Amino acid sequence: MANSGSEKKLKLYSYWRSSCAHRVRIALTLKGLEYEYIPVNLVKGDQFGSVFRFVPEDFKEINPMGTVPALVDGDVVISDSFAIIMYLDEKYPEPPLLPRDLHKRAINYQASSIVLSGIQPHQNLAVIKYIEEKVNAEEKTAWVHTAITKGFTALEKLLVSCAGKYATGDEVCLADLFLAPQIHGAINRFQINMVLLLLVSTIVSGLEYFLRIISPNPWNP
Ligand SMILES: N[C@@H](CCC(=O)N[C@@H](CS)C(=O)NCC(=O)O)C(=O)O
Repeated sequence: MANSGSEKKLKLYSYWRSSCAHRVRIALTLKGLEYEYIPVNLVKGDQFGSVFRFVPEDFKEINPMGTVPALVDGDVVISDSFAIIMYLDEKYPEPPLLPRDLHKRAINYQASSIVLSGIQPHQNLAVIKYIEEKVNAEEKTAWVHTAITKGFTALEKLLVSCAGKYATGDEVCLADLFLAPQIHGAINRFQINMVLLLLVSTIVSGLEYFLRIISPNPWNP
């Protein structure tokens, strides 16, 4: 383990179905880091700090946004998957998550950002619950499908010229950490046919493979 010995163990606040937390779990696994897993049950409301079933303290003290993931490294508390992954990549540089080539690096940032801000917020639990309650279940499904389709149409254009075994070549990079859980969620949670949507089918098969190897059994706590 890259962080064994006298260093304090990292703590990850996570929910099994959270694609945002899943990105961080993949980064931790890739870097060979040991961590304590603290489940925050989003469906039961643990993120609001009112139900302390699993979370020992008020979760809003850890992340006032009330979302997972959150990482605790000694006195350092970070929430937001992108910030956490960048922190881990700088503290534990091997294997690097960003390519040396500046253009490929920018593509990694852009692909991650499409998932981070262009897709996931539209399918977030709080948002889809709101649409279901205020409008109806059909509108919720239509909304999620539209957001995922729009995002992956853009990703397809962005990645078509640089994809290899993985999104930006033959090495696992930052973009893959965002894409793999998003594709997995789109297929398994929202029943979207990604092979039709994502024409770069090598990416789909590469990422599915990658997901199985790197993060076994991601859909169970
Ligand atoms: N930009 C944040 C988004 C975090 C986020 O929205 N997490 C979702 C799970 S993927 C969540 O905790 N949702 C709780 C809720 O909607 O109440 C990140 O990447 O960490």
